[in-house]
Amino acid sequence: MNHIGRQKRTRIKFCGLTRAEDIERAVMLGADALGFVMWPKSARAITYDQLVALSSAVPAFVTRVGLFVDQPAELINACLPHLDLIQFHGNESAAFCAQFDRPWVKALRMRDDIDLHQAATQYHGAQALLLDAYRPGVPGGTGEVFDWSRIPADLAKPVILAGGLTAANIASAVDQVTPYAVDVSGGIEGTFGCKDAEKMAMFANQVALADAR
Ligand SMILES: O=C(O)c1ccccc1N[C@@H]1O[C@H](COP(=O)(O)O)[C@@H](O)[C@H]1O
Repeated sequence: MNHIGRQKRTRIKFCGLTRAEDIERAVMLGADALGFVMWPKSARAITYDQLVALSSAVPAFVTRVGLFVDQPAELINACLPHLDLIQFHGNESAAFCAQFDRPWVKALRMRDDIDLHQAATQYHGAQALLLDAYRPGVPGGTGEVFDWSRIPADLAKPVILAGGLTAANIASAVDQVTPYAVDVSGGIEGTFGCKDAEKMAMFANQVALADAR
């Protein structure tokens, strides 16, 4: 607790929402952002029509995030009325990301040779850098953890930590990295695309416990 009586609060994004009931539960648990996977090759992908329906179930002050992987600008623009923020999870250039009328975050996969300081400069227009595990040929959502000690403490951009987060490891992750936000998909699922109410609750509780330390 600091001198103005407030504790730090790590923002939570739940990603890969496909069902209205999961959205309702996530909002009840205090999720700050909800992610909709618009990349059709994902097992968690939703269609445009599903996005329209699901995004309308998200109340005010909860951020609706659209996740895209190297997809056409026309498709992204068509989705914008139903989104508050864009998550670029492919090899998009900074200029590509910046062309849309929405704030955006850039996902980076933690390949051995990645230079995060250089990436922070390259993507200076991003609201944050989302750091995810690297597996060749898979853009994300692998459920794999990377070595959090590789994240520099003095990165010029806020960090959204992702990759294999679960209720079992999230408190250590928050303690070690003190990210701006955490992003989880597989770690709160029962089956692909269907979130598990208990796992969502345990994850949110563990973040709150770590924040209170
Ligand atoms: O969830 C997906 O299917 C997905 C597909 C393509 C790119 C990213 C994807 N998900 C994002 O990956 C990270 C980590 O997910 P996980 O918690 O390890 O399952 C997260 O940002 C998801 O939004």
